[in-house]
Amino acid sequence: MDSAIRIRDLEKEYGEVRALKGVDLDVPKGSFFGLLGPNGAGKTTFINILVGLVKKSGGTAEVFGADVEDDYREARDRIGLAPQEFNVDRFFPIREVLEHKAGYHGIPKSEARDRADEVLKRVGIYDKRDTRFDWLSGGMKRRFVLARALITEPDLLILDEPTAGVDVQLRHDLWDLITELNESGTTILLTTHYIEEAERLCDEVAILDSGQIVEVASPEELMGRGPDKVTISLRNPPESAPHLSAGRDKIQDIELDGDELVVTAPEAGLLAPELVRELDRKGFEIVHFDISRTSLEEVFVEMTRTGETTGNESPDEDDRDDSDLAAIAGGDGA
Ligand SMILES: Nc1ncnc2c1ncn2[C@@H]1O[C@H](COP(=O)(O)OP(=O)(O)OP(=O)(O)O)[C@@H](O)[C@H]1O
Repeated sequence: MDSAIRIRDLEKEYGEVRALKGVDLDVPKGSFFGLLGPNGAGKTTFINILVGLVKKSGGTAEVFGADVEDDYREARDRIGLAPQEFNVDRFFPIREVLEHKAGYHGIPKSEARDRADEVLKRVGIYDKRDTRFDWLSGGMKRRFVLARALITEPDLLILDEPTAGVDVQLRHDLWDLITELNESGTTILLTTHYIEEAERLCDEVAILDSGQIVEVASPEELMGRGPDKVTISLRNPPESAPHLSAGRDKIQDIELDGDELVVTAPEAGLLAPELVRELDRKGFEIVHFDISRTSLEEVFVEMTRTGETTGNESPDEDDRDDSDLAAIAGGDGA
């Protein structure tokens, strides 16, 4: 497989905290890949290692075959990062910020202006080109960090919580935009706490918990593993859930909630006709009927339930490289 990201035995320790504990991962070229995990799982650390903001403690990390430390420049030039936290030079008009960043990546001045205009149009804030970052609304700031990630026409776009705190309209705009980018060949690595976002967009997800990958699969595959629910509304509900012999071995739970009978079972859709026939035989009148699949969110919660992670919230100490956020603000990084 051709990998955009190839990770082997990746380790990161921050003093006593083992943020990554021997991670192996391949992100295929051209894929839309989700990195999911509860707070403190190690997602940002993982991303920061890829973009050179954090030094790994062990293992290897390559982006399109370039080692993120030994071939830093090459790796970095192929990545566009839209980070979770805004780290933008606040005092310059945003078009200039983009031009500086283009310059940092070796794009000639004559071309930098055109590119800046193009990405500002693409994310829908061209009319704000002469405004400084501070004066943009929260949603415009999100659009801007995406524009900044796109200025180098990256082959790998890393989006760390791209839709955190944005309204529904913008979320949909951003989804459309990143889907288009993916369709035109850009590999996308997305971290998000909106599991629905990953379910909708990603063709594969990795679940990271307490610094370890616990699963890599497509959202479809993961959802297929959870049980489904059949909800049957009855006109004449009984006092308590009736005993059902249909699919007895498969049914995990039967619950009566008002006039709704909820049956939980794997592949419950296959069981549904039998359930309906049996209820009919027993004299129940069925008014409404619905089958719902387990959501990715339910599977995710189940998989990470025991992972109390490291118990850390925000880090106190900062263990970043010298070329960290300050450098990014000046043109490097993101
Ligand atoms: N600079 C740092 N110094 C010390 N510990 C850190 C540092 N950065 C992260 N950690 C710790 O490493 C672990 C992983 O943190 P990380 O920020 O990578 O997780 P995350 O999955 O991105 O979390 P979230 O979803 O909350 O953003 C946590 O225990 C965190 O406290």
